[in-house]
Amino acid sequence: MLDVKEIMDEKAIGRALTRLAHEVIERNEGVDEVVLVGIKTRGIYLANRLAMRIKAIENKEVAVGELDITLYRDDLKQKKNDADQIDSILPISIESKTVILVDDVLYTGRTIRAAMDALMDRGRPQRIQLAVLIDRGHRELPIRPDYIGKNVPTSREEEIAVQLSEVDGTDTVMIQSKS
Ligand SMILES: O=P(O)(O)OC[C@H]1O[C@H](OP(=O)(O)OP(=O)(O)O)[C@H](O)[C@@H]1O
Ligand SMILES: O=c1cc[nH]c(=O)[nH]1
Repeated sequence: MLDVKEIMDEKAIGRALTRLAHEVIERNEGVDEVVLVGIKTRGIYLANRLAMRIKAIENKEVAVGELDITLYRDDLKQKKNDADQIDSILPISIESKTVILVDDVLYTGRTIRAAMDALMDRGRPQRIQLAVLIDRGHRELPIRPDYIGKNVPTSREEEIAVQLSEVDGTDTVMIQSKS
């Protein structure tokens, strides 16, 4: 039987993103050197939402890029051979910038490792930080988020499903357990 429970609704997601926007500004003493890079798919929409909130708080535009890490996955047999094949958009140079990777769920950390690999092929940022809406634990690599919307302790048998209005028509985070 599939057991599904909502753990964040639209308001909770909105509040978490507003807090994350404040944390990004505070930790970086402003956003002059900050570039947000969303990881496909839902990380891109979260990065755009963060940029809108930062604009509302600081009255500063933050550049938002997109990364598709598919060809950098460590479980892909055919390894990357041309960084230009990647469906990624970085609107400005990341050289010497503070790049904040943005994703919906952090689990094993393998997506973020791949994202850092993809990023490094495109320049040398001054630093990379990580913002996630949900940290569900079970890391398999030494990766730790700098900004967390919600910590959700999970078992490996459970799954977190993030839905965002831009792609799914609704804002919700659900935990699904198979029993
Ligand atoms: O920490 P990890 O174990 O790598 O898992 C986290 C990743 O898994 C999901 O992506 P998924 O591959 O399901 O693609 P999607 O975002 O397009 O749904 C999620 O969006 C994260 O990017
Ligand atoms: O539970 C999980 C694990 C990885 N990615 C997700 O979106 N959910």
